[in-house]
Amino acid sequence: MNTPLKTQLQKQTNEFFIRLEEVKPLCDANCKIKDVDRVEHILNALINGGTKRLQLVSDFDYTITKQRTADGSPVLSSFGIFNSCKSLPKGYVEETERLYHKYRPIEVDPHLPIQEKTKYMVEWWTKSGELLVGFPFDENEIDEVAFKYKDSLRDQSNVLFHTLYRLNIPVLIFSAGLGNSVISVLKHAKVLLPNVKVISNFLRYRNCLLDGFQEPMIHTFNKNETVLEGSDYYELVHERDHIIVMGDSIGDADMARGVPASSNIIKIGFLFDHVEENLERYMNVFDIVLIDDQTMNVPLALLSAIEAQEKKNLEKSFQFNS
Ligand SMILES: Nc1ccn([C@@H]2O[C@H](COP(=O)(O)O)[C@@H](O)[C@H]2O)c(=O)n1
Ligand SMILES: [Mg+2]
Repeated sequence: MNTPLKTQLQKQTNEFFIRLEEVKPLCDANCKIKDVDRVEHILNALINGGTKRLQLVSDFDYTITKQRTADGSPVLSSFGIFNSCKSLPKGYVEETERLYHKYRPIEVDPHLPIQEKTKYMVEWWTKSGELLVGFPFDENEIDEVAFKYKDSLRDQSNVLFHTLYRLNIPVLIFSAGLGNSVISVLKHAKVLLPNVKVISNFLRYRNCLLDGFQEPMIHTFNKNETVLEGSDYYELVHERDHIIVMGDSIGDADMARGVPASSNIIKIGFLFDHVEENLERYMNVFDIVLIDDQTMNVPLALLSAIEAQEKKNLEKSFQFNS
């Protein structure tokens, strides 16, 4: 059955069918939705599926963390946290910066096809790993820097993570950044809960010296659920076909690739830079685009709608059985 017809039928038969206008943060002026019917349909599928079918997949840098702070203080990326560690050799920091200025423009170039970009991204991450070889490093340094940035998470992040934990919903944080920094920030922010799994690039050591990154390399354009295949986490989530995806880069919209085609996926994109230039592209790949929204209000509103309906269903079945 085609989607609008199915939605129409649900609207007629399901007294709890929710309209997008009933979800307050989705009505804000900075919330852009290209296809309201489609989002309404997916949201209702998520609501009817309940928490047991749900998982959340999110990027870290500038998605879990803010893109802009109220007082203008900077938010460091996970690589930025590492690069601020005092004991790193000067040559390493200089060369890393050189690579950033060479490859970052390619990563965000709106005119270059993804296939072409991917070649350069593999080159960037490979060279970054090669620079990280042969010197000692104490990971407590990451912890010290990360502690200073523990408040850089979006407003309401703490509530979001604790709600997901309470509802037993697995959270996958997919980061092409540095996993050691991601873990450290989440830990200091007190949201590294047992339902949270981080897939990212982690430091490797050999004979007590740094030895690049652990495999597999996660870069901007290969972060998707296909890299989970065969892992314990895949076993945990592969039947959870209702997914909330959150990201701040175009490539993040693809993070749920690898899940069954029948899945219901709602993609939330946080847009901050060059809004006018990027809005259309973001609206083409994300179902909901939030412009300069530094909160977790939208994912929280979706979760509340899902939880509220689940409660009603439980009460109904309790009344029916008693
Ligand atoms: N050596 C590197 C490699 C990449 N980056 C940037 O990190 C970003 C990580 O992305 P996530 O949003 O997935 O966390 C990536 O977009 C690169 O721009 C870097 O800073 N240094
Ligand atoms: Mg990001």
